[in-house]
Amino acid sequence: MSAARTDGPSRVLVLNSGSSSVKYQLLDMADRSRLATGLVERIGERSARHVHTPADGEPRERERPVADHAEALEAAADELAADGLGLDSPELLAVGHRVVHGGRRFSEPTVVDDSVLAAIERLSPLAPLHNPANLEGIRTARALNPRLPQVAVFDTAFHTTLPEHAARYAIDVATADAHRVRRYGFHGTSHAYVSRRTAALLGRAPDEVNVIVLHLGNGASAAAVAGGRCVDTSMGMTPLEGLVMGTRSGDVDPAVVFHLARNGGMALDDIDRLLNQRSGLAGLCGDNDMREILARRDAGDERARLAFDVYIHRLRRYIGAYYAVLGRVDALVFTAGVGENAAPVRAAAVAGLGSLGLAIDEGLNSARTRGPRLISPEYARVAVAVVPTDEELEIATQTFALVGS
Ligand SMILES: Nc1ncnc2c1ncn2[C@@H]1O[C@H](COP(=O)(O)OP(=O)(O)O)[C@@H](O)[C@H]1O
Ligand SMILES: CC(=O)OP(=O)(O)O
Ligand SMILES: [Mg+2]
Repeated sequence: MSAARTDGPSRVLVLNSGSSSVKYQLLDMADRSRLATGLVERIGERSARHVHTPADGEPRERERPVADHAEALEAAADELAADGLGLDSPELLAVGHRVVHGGRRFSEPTVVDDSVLAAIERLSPLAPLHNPANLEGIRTARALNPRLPQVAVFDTAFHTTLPEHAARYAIDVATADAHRVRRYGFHGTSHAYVSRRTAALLGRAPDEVNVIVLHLGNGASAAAVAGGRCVDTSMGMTPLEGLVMGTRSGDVDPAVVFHLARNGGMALDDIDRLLNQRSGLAGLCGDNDMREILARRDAGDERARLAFDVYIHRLRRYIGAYYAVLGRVDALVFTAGVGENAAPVRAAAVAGLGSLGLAIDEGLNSARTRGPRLISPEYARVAVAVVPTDEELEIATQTFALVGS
C-alpha cells in the first residue's frame, strides 16, 4: 500500500456502520495517527450511548435517543466539529466506509457514485442487517459534505479469489445463478489485514505463508489464506453461515427452516430473526458476551458451559477443515474481541491438537500483552498467534491509496 504522502489533505474519516451501532475513526494517513475515535451504540433503542474520544482529550459520553444511522452520523460530525475536525475541514481528504456485501462486482475499494450506491442497494437482501446501515452512512456523509469523495471498502472483496469449488453450493446451477446464490464470505478487510500482519510477525513475505485466521467478534468467521489469497471462508451467501456467533447460529441443516415453517407454525421472517438474532451463544445460554459466559461457566452454570462447548466444537471443526484445505499450515491466528481477549477460548480451540503441530504455551496465552504476538511454544510446528485486527486502519489505508494525491 501507499507510503506516507505529505502534499494535499491526508485525513480520512472511517465509518463502520453495524446493524445497531456506528464506529468511527478519524486518521491522518501522513503518519497513520488517530485524531479521534467514536462509537454510537443502541441506535433505534430507547436510549443510545455515544462515546467520542479525541486523541488528546478525555472521552465525552452522552446517553440519549438516536433514531437511526443518519442521526448517529450527524451526532458524530457534531462532536468532530467541536474539536475543529468537522466534515468541512480542508484537511479531510475522504470518507472510507465499511460496506459488508459487495457481491461479485466489487473486488476493490471503489469511489461511490450513484451507480455504486444503486449496486450496494441491490445487494441489501443478501446482507439485510448490514448493507442498509452502510448505505445510510454513505448518504449522510455525502449530504454533510457533497464535495468529499466517499470510498466503499467491501467485506467481500478479499474473498473474490475463492476458487469456484469453494464458492459454489451444490445446488442446481441455473437456479443458483439466477438468484446470485453462492458463497461470498465476509470480514475480508480483517482477514486480509490480519493474515498480512501475521506474515510480518513470522518475518516472512505474505505470498510464502499459509494461514488460518479466526475472526471471533460478535460476528465470527474463519478463513484459509494460502500465500496471501483466500481459498476458503466460513461465512457464505450471507454472514449467517459458519461459526457459532454472539446471536447467529452459524451452520444449521437447511431443513430446520422447512421444519419450523411447516410444523412449527413459524413465518419466514420469524425464522430469519431466530437464526440471526436469537441463536448462537445468546440462544444457547441467554448471553452473547463471551466475558459473561466464561464467568458463568467458571461459577458452575451448565447452560453457559454448553454454549461454550458448542462454540468451541464448531471452531475446532473449522480448524481441522481448513488444515485439510491448505495442506500445510504455517500459522493459526486469533483476532477480534473474543480472539484477542479470551485466553480460555484459544486454549480450548487447540487443546489436544499436538499431532497437527498445534500447541499453546499457557504462560504466553494468558499473558496480558498487547499487540501481535506468538503464543505457541518454540518447538511447535505451526505458529499460533494473536494479532489484533484493525479494520479502520485498513479501510483508511485503502481509501488513501485510492484517492490520495
Ligand atoms: N476480555 C474479553 N474476554 C472475552 N471476550 C471478550 C473480551 N473483550 C471483548 N470480548 C468479546 O468480544 C465481543 C466483541 O468483539 P468485536 O470484535 O468488538 O465485535 P464486533 O466488531 O462484531 O462488534 C464481545 O461480544 C465480547 O464477547
Ligand atoms: C459481516 C459481519 O458479520 O460483520 P459483524 O461481525 O460486524 O456483524
Ligand atoms: Mg467487527
